[in-house]
Amino acid sequence: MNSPILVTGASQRVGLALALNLAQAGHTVVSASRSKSPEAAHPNIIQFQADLCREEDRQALIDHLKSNYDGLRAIIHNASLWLDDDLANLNTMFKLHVEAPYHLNLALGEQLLKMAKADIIHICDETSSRGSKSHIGYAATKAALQNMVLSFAEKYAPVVRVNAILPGLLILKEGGDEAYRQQTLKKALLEFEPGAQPLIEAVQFLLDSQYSTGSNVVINGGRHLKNRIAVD
Ligand SMILES: NC(=O)C1=CN([C@@H]2O[C@H](COP(=O)(O)OP(=O)(O)OC[C@H]3O[C@@H](n4cnc5c(N)ncnc54)[C@H](OP(=O)(O)O)[C@@H]3O)[C@@H](O)[C@H]2O)C=CC1
Ligand SMILES: Nc1nc2c(c(=O)[nH]1)N=C([C@H](O)[C@@H](O)CO)CN2
Repeated sequence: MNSPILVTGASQRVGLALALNLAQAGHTVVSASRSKSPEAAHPNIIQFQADLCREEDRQALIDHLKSNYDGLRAIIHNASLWLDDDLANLNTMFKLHVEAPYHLNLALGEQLLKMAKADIIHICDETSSRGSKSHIGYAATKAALQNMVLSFAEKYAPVVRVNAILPGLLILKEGGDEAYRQQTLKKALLEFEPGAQPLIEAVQFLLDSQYSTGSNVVINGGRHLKNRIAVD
């Protein structure tokens, strides 16, 4: 059965590393981003250009997947924008973090349900459950993305497992200053910048898992324990 893994937002950084890892493991990967990446040139990766904030682009992706493949092994909703707080940015992040996964999960359910086992993985953020005063809209839309794991896990059980991955720091933005870097590293118990590997490992765990659905996999370096008020 020719059943790819759809990875959204795989033209750079974490998503690109994930797509290459899955392709090198033998999976067919359909990568959906606004831009194509020369670094994603791999025989197992099909790059599909789509702005997932646009309904017509999402529908073209859905039509492509339905007409070219027998089923769908997994959907990994990684596409994201980490935008500052204003109404226009909130609307954009809602479209990308909430509307797009909602639309794709509903429209591609039939492709997933053809499989013996399939997975949907929502890449959220550890701020989904605690908020972020500097990125209110980002955290809120990621919280909605995390909440949808619960609904889709129930809707598509038992064939399709639906889980969230909640990263803390993975890869800092290019061009940040050293002071911000040090400040960010010190927010976790494990004070280093891990790169894409923790997310790749979490995805592999979920793809192999037989008994996880409606759950969260936290990969945050112990950030939730740093600087807490000890009660003992
Ligand atoms: N980096 C980190 O430290 C952390 C990351 N995360 C989460 O992990 C995931 C990966 O992070 P990271 O690699 O840093 O993310 P980036 O912001 O570097 O990349 C996001 C990806 O999403 C794609 N994308 C953005 N807008 C759209 C759109 N409208 N339509 C389709 N694709 C789009 C981009 O491709 P293009 O521009 O070509 O469309 C890009 O490939 C994200 O979900 C992020 O929220 C969570 C916590 C920490
Ligand atoms: N789509 C993105 N989401 C996030 C990014 C990013 O670069 N793109 N970066 C972060 C930060 O690294 C944060 O975890 C630490 O400051 C969060 N989300």
